[in-house]
Parts: sequence; structure tokens; C-alpha cells
Amino acid sequence: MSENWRSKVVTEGVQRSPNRAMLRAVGFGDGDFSKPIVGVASAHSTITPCNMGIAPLAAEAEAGIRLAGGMPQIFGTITISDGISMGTEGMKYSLVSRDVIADSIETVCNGQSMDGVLAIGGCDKNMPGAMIAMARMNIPALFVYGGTIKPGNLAGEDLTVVSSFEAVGQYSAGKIDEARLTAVERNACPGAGSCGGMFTANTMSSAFEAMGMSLMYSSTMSAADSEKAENTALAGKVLVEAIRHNLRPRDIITRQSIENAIAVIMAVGGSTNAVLHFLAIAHSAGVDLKLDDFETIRARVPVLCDLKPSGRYVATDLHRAGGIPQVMKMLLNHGLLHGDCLTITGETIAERLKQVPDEPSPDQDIIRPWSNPMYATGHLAILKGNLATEGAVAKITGIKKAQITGPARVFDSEEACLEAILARKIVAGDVIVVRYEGPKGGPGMREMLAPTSAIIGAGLGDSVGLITDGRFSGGTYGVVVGHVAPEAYVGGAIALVQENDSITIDAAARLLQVNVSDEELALRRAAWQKPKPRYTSGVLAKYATLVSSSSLGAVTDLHVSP
Ligand SMILES: CC(C)(O)[C@@H](O)C(=O)O
Ligand code: FES
Ligand SMILES: [Mg+2]
Repeated sequence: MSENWRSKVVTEGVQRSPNRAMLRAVGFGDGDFSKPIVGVASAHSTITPCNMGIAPLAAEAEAGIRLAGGMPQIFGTITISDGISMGTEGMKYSLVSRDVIADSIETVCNGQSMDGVLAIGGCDKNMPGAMIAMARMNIPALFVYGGTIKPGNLAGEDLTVVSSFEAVGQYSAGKIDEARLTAVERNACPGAGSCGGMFTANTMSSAFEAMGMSLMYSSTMSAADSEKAENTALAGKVLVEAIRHNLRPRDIITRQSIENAIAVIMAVGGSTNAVLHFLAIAHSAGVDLKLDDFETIRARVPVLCDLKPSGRYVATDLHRAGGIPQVMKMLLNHGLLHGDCLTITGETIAERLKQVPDEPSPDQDIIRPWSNPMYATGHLAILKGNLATEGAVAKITGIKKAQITGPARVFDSEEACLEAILARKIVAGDVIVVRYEGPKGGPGMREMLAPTSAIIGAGLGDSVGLITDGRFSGGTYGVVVGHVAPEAYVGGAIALVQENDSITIDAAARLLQVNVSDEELALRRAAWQKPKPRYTSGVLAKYATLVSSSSLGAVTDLHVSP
């Protein structure tokens, strides 16, 4: 196979003279038409710290590709800033942006017959969006993470943007004054990079490193450090080699490598969003992956890292402690990683991890020794029951007991729920239900970070449950269950819950249940009416029509499985 295996339809032959004429204008010379054309999908944007450092990285990638004998072509992809749109109607576009990013990368790479693609992303949806496109197109591809933000600092205490969300809850509960609230706001985000705890962006970048689609150590580097730039240039070179060897995403993204990624997500205490995104990535790669597979892996993988949101440290601390390769080596040694999976360099995981020490350094306490994990089993539990017959995702780190039975406090939107929490109308023992926030109903599954942070800030993290057909931020913890499926908008049982119904969340029993008889639920179902759609035109309306259940990854191309 030639290096320009796809682009030759654009660059070779008499008929393509006009195509070459245009390529000459963007810098191609006589010797360049037989080189591979490599897309650089840059998510650069000045709307969010997560993406504002990407343009210089795209230039590094470009240089690396050129030096290795490829012809780089930069194009832009969009982003939403979850942290900035959080809590607003705009957040409904966040998950939508995942699919827009995937579609845009596919559109450009296939439209231009590119021979490979290097995508650089920052904010949460950039990662799964790019990986969905890579798996779908199956042209040689590599993902570069724009890098994590450094922690903010206030009087010696490390801060992230989630500290600021929690400060709102503390302030509303009368626990801190306005001066402290403002001081947290001023110091939480010190510069470029994606949110710093093991939140969604860092979870997804770590998972891609584990899956073999990013270079080792790259996912925990800070956006601001020079090693990030150097590593991005190297990534360009590695991708050109992958094109030469015809190494494709689906050689790397397999059932086994996705299991590796999920094991690492558990070990680092990652975001619930990873469940949704990996179901979608698996779908694009033609890999069979079910919600229950997360439960199987959770049962055997301990949480090894002490990272925020519920732990103490941020991603740059993890980097210093040995990063994802150190975590992977420990999992590999204990039979929890498939060592023969390929990585983008063409080497296997086991080969790449050879030099990594078996145990983490005793001089740090970010990665715990195998004998003393944070939690003996993983933290993302799949719950089922009459409230979630297709399933739901619970995060059970940072709380004393992942079990609660209490009266339902029902809200048909995130705003209504937050208002009640901040007005101190929610008390210990309550189980909050936030519904009509699902993939179709929201649409777009907003992240309930403001309500869950307000609960934590009010000191109710252990005593108030929250269930939703929406999503959570990676910054969320507490007795929380999201992705409840089927969602309220399609008539799932969550739509039938009434104020004061008794609800049980029991992560040990993997149960999510409304303690109401089947007969009563049937009566309520017969009386239920589907609400009018919130949007009838534009992107959100299109999305609501196409999107699948969250239990299948909320994908928008379900009918065309590969
Ligand atoms: C704002 C955050 C922390 O980035 C959140 O959106 C997440 O999912 O982690
Ligand atoms: S807002 Fe972009 S990573 Fe958190
Ligand atoms: Mg997010």
C-alpha cells in the first residue's frame, strides 16, 4: 500500500491537474504529491482555557509530520466549554458537540481523501468526538491531548474549577463568606489546559493513552509545559510511521483495548461520562460492548489513585507520580490488562511498559501501592431496577455508604432542582430526581454539576441521593446515579415517579428502584403523556430525533452500524 493511498485520487493523473493547481497554492511542490496528506484536526479556541493552548500544538504537529515526510493540513473543529456553559440552556449543546466534532472530522478527512489524521483536543467532548471519527473512518490516526490545567492555589490549597462550583454551595449554605467565594473564583483556573482533577477531559485522555491511541505519558502532561509541545511534534512523526505501516485505528481499538481503557478509568477514579463515550466509540469501531461489561470490569479493578473530585490530587500530580503507564503496569502485573494490545507506535502495551517500575515510588501517595488501594473495586457501578430497566450509571467514590432509601423530590429540570437546593429545601434523607434531561428530552443530557456541587457544598454529600436521566460532570461525586434509561421523555419509569415516592439507590445490590407496585406504575403509565419537545427546529431538534438511548452511548448513527 502506498503512503498516499487515499490522497492519490486527488493528486495523480492528468485529470487532477486543477486539484494540484490548488494544492500548489497551499504550499505543495513537485515532490510533494506522492507524500501522505495528513489532517491535523485542531480544536483551538479562545472561548475556554481547555482549548486556548492548542494552536501552537497544531503547529508542532504540523512540523513533526512535515519532518517525517508527510504533508500536513490543518483544519478546525468546534468545541463547547462545559465549565462555562454549565447550568445554562447552552449546556444542552455539549453532548451534541461530541457528534458534531466526529461528523466534522469525518467530513473533512473523507471529503479531502486524507491519508491519516492527528486530532488535538482539549475540552471534554473533543476526545470522544475525535475518537468516534477515527474509529468510523479507520484511517491511520492518533489523538493528542491539549493538556491539563495546572492547579489553582489559595493559601496553600490546590483548587480546580470544581472548587468554585462547590464554593457556591458552601456560600448558599452559609458556610463561607462572599470574600472566600470570590477568592476561589479568582484563583481556581490559573491558565491554559483542561479542568485539572480526574474529571471528564483527563479521564478520556487517560483512557486513550491506555487504549493505545495516544502516546504514553502524553495524557497527563500540563498544557503549559514544553514537554507537551515536544511530545506533539513526536506524535506527528509517529503518525506518519503508522501511515507507512498501514496501522489502522481498528487494529488498535479492539474489545481488548477498550477493556484496558475501562480498567484504567476505574483505577484512576474517572468520570461517569466515560461509560457513555466508550459505548459510542465501541459502536463506531464495530466492537461489541455493553453497559454490563463496565460492571464486570469494575468488579475486578481497584481504584488506585487519590484524585479529585473526591480524592486529593490533580492530574499534574499523577503525571509526576508516573502517570498512566505506572497505573497500567500495576494492572498488567495483576492480570487486569491485555498486554498484547497494539499501540500507535506499533509496539504492544506490554512492550511499551517494560521500562516502567512494578510498584509506584514510595515517595508519593497519589498512586497507592497495590496492597493499599483507595477502594478495593471500581467506582462506576451499573445499576438496574424498575427505575432503570436498561441501566443507569452510579459513581460511588467519596461517600461513606452507597445506599439510600428516601422520599423523592422531583424536578423536571436542572434549574428547578438547583433552586430548591440553594433555597435549602432539600434535607438529609431526600432522593432528588432530575428528569426530562435525557438524550432526547433535554435534549443532550446536561451535566448536573451545579446541583451535585451544591449538595456537597451544603455538607449533604453522604445523606442526599440524586438520580437523573441526564449526565454528571467528572467533577461530581456523592450518592449520584445518572444516565437513567429509558429516559423520562420516552416514557421511562423515571417519568412516573411522584413527589414523596420512596426510592432506593443501592450500589452494593446494583439496584435503582422506586418502591411502588407494578400495578400502580401501570396506572401511572397509562395516564402519562409525552411532553411537547423543547425544540422543534435547529440542531437540538435534529439531535433529539436521531439520538439513541444513553444505555447505547447516545449515538446518532445507530441505524448504520458498521
Ligand atoms: C467542567 C468539567 C469539570 O470539565 C466537567 O464538564 C466534566 O465533565 O468534568
Ligand atoms: S470545561 Fe473543558 S475540560 Fe472542563
Ligand atoms: Mg463535562
